[in-house]
Amino acid sequence: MARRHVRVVGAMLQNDGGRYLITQRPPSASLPLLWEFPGGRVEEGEDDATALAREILEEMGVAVHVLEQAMHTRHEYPTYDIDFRVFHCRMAEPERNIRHLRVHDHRWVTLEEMAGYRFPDADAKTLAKLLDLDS
Ligand SMILES: Nc1nc2c([nH]c(=O)n2[C@H]2C[C@H](O)[C@@H](COP(=O)(O)OP(=O)(O)OP(=O)(O)O)O2)c(=O)[nH]1
Repeated sequence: MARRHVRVVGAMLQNDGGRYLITQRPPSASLPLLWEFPGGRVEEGEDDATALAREILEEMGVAVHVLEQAMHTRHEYPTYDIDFRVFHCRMAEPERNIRHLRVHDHRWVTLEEMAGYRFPDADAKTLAKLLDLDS
């Protein structure tokens, strides 16, 4: 059978204090309880920015502004490949409006703190780029 190719978009969402939003995958999802950049799969016929704003609204009930692309990377998981694009984003409403609709938890973290969380393997390059931006 052909390998599955999944197109995924994620947010590098920075607040006014310079912290980044990371979210924890639900215990019942694939890659359970890992931390990630909020986002998800792009649906058929959908553009990246629309998909990212939709995913964040579905997951946390908040609107974001999707800005420029920060990163494009591919990763092979054992049973599927992901094509992962990360976009800079800003909140379009107050942080206190965030709800855990389809995320287990969320945190606003500094880059130093981010290193202490477990992310999926596909995120290694994005994390490296963030740390590089900081240096
Ligand atoms: N949103 C997001 N997804 C990521 C990141 N890193 C990474 O490998 N992924 C993977 C996990 C999933 O396989 C896919 C995101 O799709 P999704 O969040 O809609 O996943 P899903 O629960 O529908 O996936 P699945 O259980 O059906 O496999 O991309 C990341 O930083 N953010």
